[in-house]
Amino acid sequence: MADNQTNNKTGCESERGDLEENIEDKEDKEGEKEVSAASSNPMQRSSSRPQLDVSRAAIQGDFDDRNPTILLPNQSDDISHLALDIGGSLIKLVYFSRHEENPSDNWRKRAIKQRFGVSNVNRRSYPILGGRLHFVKFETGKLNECLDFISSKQLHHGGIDSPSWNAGIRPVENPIIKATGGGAYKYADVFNERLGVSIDKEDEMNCLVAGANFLLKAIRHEAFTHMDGQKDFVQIDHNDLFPYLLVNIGSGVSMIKVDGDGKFERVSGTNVGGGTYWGLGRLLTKCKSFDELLELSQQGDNSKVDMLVGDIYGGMDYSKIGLSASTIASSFGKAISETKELSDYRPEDISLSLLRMISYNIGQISYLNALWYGLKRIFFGGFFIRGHAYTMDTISFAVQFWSKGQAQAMFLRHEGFLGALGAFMSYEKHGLDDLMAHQLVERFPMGAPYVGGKIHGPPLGDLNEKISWMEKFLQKGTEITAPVPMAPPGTTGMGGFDRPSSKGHMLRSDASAALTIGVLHLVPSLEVFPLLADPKTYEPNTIDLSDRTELEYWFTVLSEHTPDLVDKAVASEGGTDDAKRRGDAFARALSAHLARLIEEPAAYGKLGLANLLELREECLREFQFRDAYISIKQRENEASLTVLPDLLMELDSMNEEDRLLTLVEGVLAANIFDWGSRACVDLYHKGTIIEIYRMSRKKMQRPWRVDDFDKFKERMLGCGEKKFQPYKKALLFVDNSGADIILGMLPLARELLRQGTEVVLVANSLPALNDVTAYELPEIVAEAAKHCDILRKSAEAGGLLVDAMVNAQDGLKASSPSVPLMVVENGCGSPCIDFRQVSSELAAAAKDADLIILEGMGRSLHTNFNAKFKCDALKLAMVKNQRLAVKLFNGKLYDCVCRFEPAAQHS
Ligand SMILES: CC(C)(COP(=O)(O)O)[C@@H](O)C(=O)NCCC(=O)O
Ligand SMILES: [Mn+2]
Repeated sequence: MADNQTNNKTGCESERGDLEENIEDKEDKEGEKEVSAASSNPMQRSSSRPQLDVSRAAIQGDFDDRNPTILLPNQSDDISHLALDIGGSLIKLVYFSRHEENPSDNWRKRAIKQRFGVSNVNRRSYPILGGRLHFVKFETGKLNECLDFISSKQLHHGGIDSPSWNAGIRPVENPIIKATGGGAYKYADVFNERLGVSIDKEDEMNCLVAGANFLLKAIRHEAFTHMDGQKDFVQIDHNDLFPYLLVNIGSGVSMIKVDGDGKFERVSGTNVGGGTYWGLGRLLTKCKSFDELLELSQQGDNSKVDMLVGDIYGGMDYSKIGLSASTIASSFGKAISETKELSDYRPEDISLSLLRMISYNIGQISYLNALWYGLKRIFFGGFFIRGHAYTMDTISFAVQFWSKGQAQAMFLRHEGFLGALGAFMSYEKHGLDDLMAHQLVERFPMGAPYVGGKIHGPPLGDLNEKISWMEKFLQKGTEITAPVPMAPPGTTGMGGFDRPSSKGHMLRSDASAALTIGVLHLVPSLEVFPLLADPKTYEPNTIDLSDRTELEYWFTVLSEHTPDLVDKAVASEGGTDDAKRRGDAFARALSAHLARLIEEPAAYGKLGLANLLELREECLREFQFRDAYISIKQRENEASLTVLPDLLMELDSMNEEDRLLTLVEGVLAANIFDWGSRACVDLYHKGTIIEIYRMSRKKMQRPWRVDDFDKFKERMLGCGEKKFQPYKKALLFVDNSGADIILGMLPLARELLRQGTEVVLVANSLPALNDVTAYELPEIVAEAAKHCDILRKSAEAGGLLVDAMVNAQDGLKASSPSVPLMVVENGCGSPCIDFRQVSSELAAAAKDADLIILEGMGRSLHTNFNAKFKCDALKLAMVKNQRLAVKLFNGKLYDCVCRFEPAAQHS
């Protein structure tokens, strides 16, 4: 054991990390005492400094990594992965589950590491493992449900997926979990009795601020404005976040001036808050729950209860002081009427009047505080809001009205989880406190459309349970209760929602407007693409889905494609009964997501076409479809490889200029093999792969719809006397399998290699439609290399040809070194690419690249059509969707795009 520890120290020698400090702590006598005392009596443990058990710690991966992942097999999870905020009405839980690690690093990755080194992914000295951050809430009145949930997932012992749990290591006897809120005091004994855990109480204000700071810095589109029913996401500049006013609306209201991390002051508050609404509301309406009261307000008309300016001014505005006739002059003012009793008022109207009174009051006091302290921004959080449109609109109206438009109210998607997140952040050494937005990916699992912003019951376990739930839900509709997530009222089943339509109402019903919070996937190895000209202003999506007709069009496209996709997916898994069941469940889950998003496009955050296309792939993965197009991809690869030798011969017989044009034409023509496009799939019935390829090539008449070929040719081959150095390194973002890669992009790559340009083929990490993956590429390159010396030598130089290296003839080895051809994964599993989140190996490979080529509709039209880069960029695509062609350049189906953009000047 001691030997291992010494080894690890050597492995991390360059950095004196916390891990080492802990090793020393363990060697230190004082430390030893602390550890043993802690295990017998956890209350004596220093709460601020949990201990890591580093025995048998092992570096995962190469020892020469600068930031290797460190596995702690004996870490006994006293560094809990669970934190709670136990409030008066709700318990909020934040917990972390680790990704399953795949320790086997394949040879392609090793070659990349050797060439590019390991990127400096984590600035911290103790890299965190990838994982997921989950957000769950329960009613405080149903504490037992919450305890069952924790127990069923063993969250107090680090989760059932924790290494120690899997290794059958006995968990610590009395783990400590961080909690905030009054319930941390009130229910400490219950937690101890039921789960054997000790609650470590964290200060509530501290937690709220830590949670808000984390969200505003680490989650892109966390904050949004809400005016007149319109939700707009706001991009917060991390460097310009402070100071701000945080208004947390729980039972009561706290107003906190936040000046930095851990720097804050509670400057004000009001006792008229969520508890007031619920308390008064319950007395006045006899509602049984907060949500029921809120739901009632949906059908309310507050003018029946409130005295409006118009009531006083005979239906007129009081325009001189800016009050319209519909402004509330006096909340509940009409109830002074002596002729009416409580029973004469509709509970719906009372609920809305109460809601508006309280929201308005909070908005007004908040603004006055912001004014007093000179704060530009006000963020509202707390579960009183619940993504409720009237509440947010009323608060926004108050802030807008009193500030005369100078200040704006902003809301937070994770509104209710600030405290719990803050408590979670208070654990030391989990390393999550300095996470960046690009390391987090939010995913919306199957239950998201149903659960929405609602409280849900115990979790679903494995895939089979998930599928059963989908099936049962369809059969019984809303009757389904525990052990499945509770469905929001008013839903009938998959894809069929019978709640009142939003049409005709100014604001959507609460059930559809509620915010859905996904699971935050932590991928510490994701980075911002270093060649983006301006990451701050970069927007991947080209098409704006906030245009309703555009949104509806793309929803229809996706819905219509689903049956065919299900067929392919089921066939790819052998067409078994199990695969059919999963296919069915996938179709339902996808249509539920689509139905939810068409109701409330911002339900999952800012929505772009790339998100929709990725959601579909994620949904397939959720039901364990590994690669729906696998056999199509293989068939097309084989067919294309048979014509490659002839194509290469034809190319080699041409002069440089003709060859370059033929190569670019070839890329555009072969991009027709796109199984995500309805038009193309219809076309495939009309001929063989090779026939379609030839037909497509024949139709490549210039000028193309966007035609910068001459500019590209000039840069590549020069013009007259004007000559340029060949590019040093090109990143080729490849798209589809088959002809696209083999007859299109590989020959282009070969031309660059011939010119002495190092080439990196960048491909998807995970399958998406018929896109080629980084995993599949080496084999394809190896096959192609059999027909071509240039490819063979470069692939060998790039460490791509493992078998070839073994079999290579001696003569080949002795020949002059070639520029390398490499393959890197992009970190995506989507037909599009978001350059704010790419793999660290791509980021490393990009460092000295001076050309990028983006190929295909997903990567260069749906996304990145307008993106600017620090190096030259060539965007090549065939437009396989008529509407997109019209929208982008008034073009038509099968138009081609060849856009060449020299490096952005201002980079
Ligand atoms: C998903 C795709 C972007 C893939 O295109 P690619 O990137 O392979 O060129 C494309 O197939 C697409 O936009 N399909 C939906 C539109 C349609 O069926 O017309
Ligand atoms: Mn594709």
